[in-house]
Order: sequence, then C-alpha cells, then structure tokens
Amino acid sequence: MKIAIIGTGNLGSSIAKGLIKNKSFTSLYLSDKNTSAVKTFEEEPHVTITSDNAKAVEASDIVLFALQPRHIEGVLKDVAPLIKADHVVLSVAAGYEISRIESIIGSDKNIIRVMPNTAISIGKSMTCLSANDKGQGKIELAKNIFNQLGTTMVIPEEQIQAATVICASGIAFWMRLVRATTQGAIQLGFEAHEAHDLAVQTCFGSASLLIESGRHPEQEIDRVTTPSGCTIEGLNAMEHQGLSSALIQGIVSSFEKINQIKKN
Ligand SMILES: NC(=O)C1=CN([C@@H]2O[C@H](COP(=O)(O)OP(=O)(O)OC[C@H]3O[C@@H](n4cnc5c(N)ncnc54)[C@H](OP(=O)(O)O)[C@@H]3O)[C@@H](O)[C@H]2O)C=CC1
Ligand SMILES: O=C(O)[C@@H]1CCC=N1
Repeated sequence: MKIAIIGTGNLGSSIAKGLIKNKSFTSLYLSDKNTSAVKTFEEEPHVTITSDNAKAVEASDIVLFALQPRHIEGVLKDVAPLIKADHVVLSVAAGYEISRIESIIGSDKNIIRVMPNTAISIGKSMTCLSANDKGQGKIELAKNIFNQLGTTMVIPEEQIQAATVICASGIAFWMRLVRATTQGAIQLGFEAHEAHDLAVQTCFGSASLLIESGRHPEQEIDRVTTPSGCTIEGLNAMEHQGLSSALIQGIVSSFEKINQIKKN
C-alpha cells in the first residue's frame, strides 16, 4: 500500500508511528508545513518526509488528511486536481463532513471518514469509520489498515461526531481520571512516580478485565465493593459530588463544541 499522511501533528504523527511499527505499507509519505514532528522517521525504509502535499498525493494510493478542520478545506482545494477515482481519501478532521469533502473533490471519489485516537501510535486505537457511497467498496481496505492499529467499528456518518468525543477526546478524559487518581495517591502518601504507576496499572487492569471478561462495569464493581467496605464509601462520596454526572456533562459539552467547529 502506498500511503500519504497530510498533516503530521499530534494525530498524523501518531498514525505514522503506528504504521511504521506495523510496517503496513510499501511507501509512506509524511507531508507537513513543518516536518519537525516526523524528522525521526526520515531514516525509516520507504518513508519520505516532505512539505509538498501534491507530491505526497501523486505518489500514493491512500491519502489521509490529518489536518485541523480550519486547514483541511484549503489543502483539499490545492490537491483536488490530483485526486483520481482510484485514490482512497481518508479524513480524520472533527466535524468536517463527507459532503464538504465531496463538494471539493467530487462525489465520484472514495471518501472515508476515520475517527481514531492517539493510542494508534502503539496499535491500541478505537477507530470508527464511515464511507460515502463510492467509498463503501474501500471500507474493508480501511478496516484492514486500522485493525492493525487497534480495533475498528463501521458506523453511520451521523455518529462520527459522537465517536469523536467518546473515542478521540476520550483519551484525554481517561488521562484526566488517571491524573486525579494519582493526585489522590500522592495525598495518601505515595511518591508521585509511585502514585502514577499504581494509577496507570490499575486503569490498565480495569480496562483489561472488561475486554477479557465481556462483563458490564457494574458487575466488576460488585466484585470489589465489600458490604460496608471502603470502596462503596468512596464510590458513593464521588457520586454525591456528581462524578458520573460531571463526566456525562463533559461528554455532551465536547459534542456540542463540534457543532461550533462545524460552522467555521
Ligand atoms: N489529536 C487527536 O487526538 C485527534 C485529532 N483529530 C483530528 O485530527 C486533525 C488533526 O488534529 P491534530 O493532529 O491534533 O492537529 P495538529 O495541529 O497537531 O496537526 C495538524 C498538522 O497539520 C499541519 N498543517 C497545517 N496546514 C498544513 C498544510 N497546508 N499542509 C500540510 N500540513 C499542514 C499543521 O502544521 P502547523 O502546526 O505548522 O500549522 C500540523 O502539524 C484535526 O482535524 C482533529 O479534529 C481526530 C481524532 C483525534
Ligand atoms: O480536540 C479536538 O478537537 C480533536 C478532535 C478529537 C481529539 N482532538
């Protein structure tokens, strides 16, 4: 596969890391105005670092646009004449609908919205996918790429906005929970690095329990909360402070912010 990533910032460079780790390409072009984030990859076999988006598009079959929503339109317009019917165009831009991409490059092109997260750099992304009509024939190709970098779910485009919040922004939400646990551990007397290690491994164990057991979180909670014990005391104190409600409100606020991004 000949892949180009246009925009190698936070997410583009994370995807590049994941692809390079998996060696899942015959050619990988990494294009950015400022290529400093991917300089480390320039010695990698079959990887080309460039600031020439057109060159990256012409040399590739699969073009992934990892640009901010405010930048993607200009770049799409610049390279539109170079995008052929056989190209697979992938976009990760939050709030930037397929219809807007089609209005620039045409609805006769293979277009797939991809919503991964930064865990893609270590092959642990939850990636949601949604294609236009023409792109339906390439959804298995996209699944094959991103299933090597985590797990995938094909959803209607109407749900990509929610997936952005749960899966992409979700990394930051879970990191904040880990940080808060670390702060609590420090307050209870652990050194910062010890607190971090305790919080991270417990978080990893919790997620692994759910993935491997298939059980519901509350089933796992019931296995921890000894009657009149410390766990239920802590959980109820958190809920009295609005823990679950605060998380849900944050998720909804993040979703609503994308509506504003869409208008830009
Ligand atoms: N970060 C995340 O976890 C996720 C991000 N997304 C989406 O991915 C997209 C990128 O986000 P993120 O990686 O965080 O943003 P970044 O700003 O970190 O990366 C975007 C990159 O695009 C570069 N760029 C800007 N204009 C051009 C151009 N004309 N040609 C080539 N490169 C250009 C930027 O360079 P410069 O800095 O010089 O402007 C920057 O390096 C966004 O649309 C976001 O909504 C989706 C899921 C998760
Ligand atoms: O915060 C953002 O807007 C982007 C989309 C999801 C993660 N980062």
